[in-house]
Amino acid sequence: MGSETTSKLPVVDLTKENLKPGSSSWQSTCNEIRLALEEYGCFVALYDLSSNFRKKVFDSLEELFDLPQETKMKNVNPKPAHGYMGKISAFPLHEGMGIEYATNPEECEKFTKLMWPEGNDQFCETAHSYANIVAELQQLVMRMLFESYGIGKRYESHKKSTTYLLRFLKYRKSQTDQTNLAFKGHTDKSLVSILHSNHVKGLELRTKDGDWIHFEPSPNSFVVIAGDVCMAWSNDRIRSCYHRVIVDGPEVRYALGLFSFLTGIIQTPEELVDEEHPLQYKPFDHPGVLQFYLASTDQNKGDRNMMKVFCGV
Ligand SMILES: O=C(O)CCC(=O)C(=O)O
Ligand SMILES: [Fe+2]
Repeated sequence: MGSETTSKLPVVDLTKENLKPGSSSWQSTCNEIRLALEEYGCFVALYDLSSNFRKKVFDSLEELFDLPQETKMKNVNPKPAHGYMGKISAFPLHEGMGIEYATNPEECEKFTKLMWPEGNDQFCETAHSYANIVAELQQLVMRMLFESYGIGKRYESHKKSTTYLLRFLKYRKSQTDQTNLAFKGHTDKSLVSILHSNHVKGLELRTKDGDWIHFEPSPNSFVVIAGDVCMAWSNDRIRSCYHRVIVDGPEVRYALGLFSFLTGIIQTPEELVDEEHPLQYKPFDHPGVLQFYLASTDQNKGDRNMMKVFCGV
């Protein structure tokens, strides 16, 4: 395995006011996104989030995780890494909860009611707004990626089949002064994932060469990560990015992940298949990927290209 590196993640500025579809800066940003995903499987997107709203988001996270354990455990979802995760003996520092279909206001209401039967409008509104703001970022990224591949006309139907899982993540400060693996290395089973955290460092992303890049959080930075489904959809042009979380400081790390999924049959667009890139994957569906992952008893299932086994040609 490679060592630490001083290399940095590619940064793509998506705050630009002049990011008008069709303009020259639009076109060059589309290409930046494609190149970053092809080379790293991830990039840092700069995206506007007001400091007021950001404060509300992280205050809400703290309030949520301060609830009693038995309340948090009511967040049940049979899909892998969708519901409450906590007190896992191998990773005692990590705790996570999720709202499936979080861009839908009723789903945020359902979750809020489960956590606070007496109601918590502020939490509900904040979670729902956050999911929608970051879903818009995901849609911008995917639209630009489609355009960069010359398949912009396919984007609208792709967008219609996208759903979002919002996860709230907490990493307790480590008990010793040794480094602590808080979230084991893995690739996501999503289409793409968008991560955002408070100021506490911890997320590390592995390059093609096996070096680990440490992400430096900032208020307007979002890490966009290609998942296994993006890799298969793109016919291996984009590699899913292997990442992990290590916390070794005295502070609590709070983060949010917006994970996108696709409904229906997923097929590599024919435009992405040619002599240089022969078809690598048969058509598949996203729930099937999750079920296959869940059913696998392979100890290292997170470490290998599961998509090849699941639906490789
Ligand atoms: O906490 C993070 O930044 C990453 C979490 C993660 O990789 C995941 O939930 O899949
Ligand atoms: Fe992940």
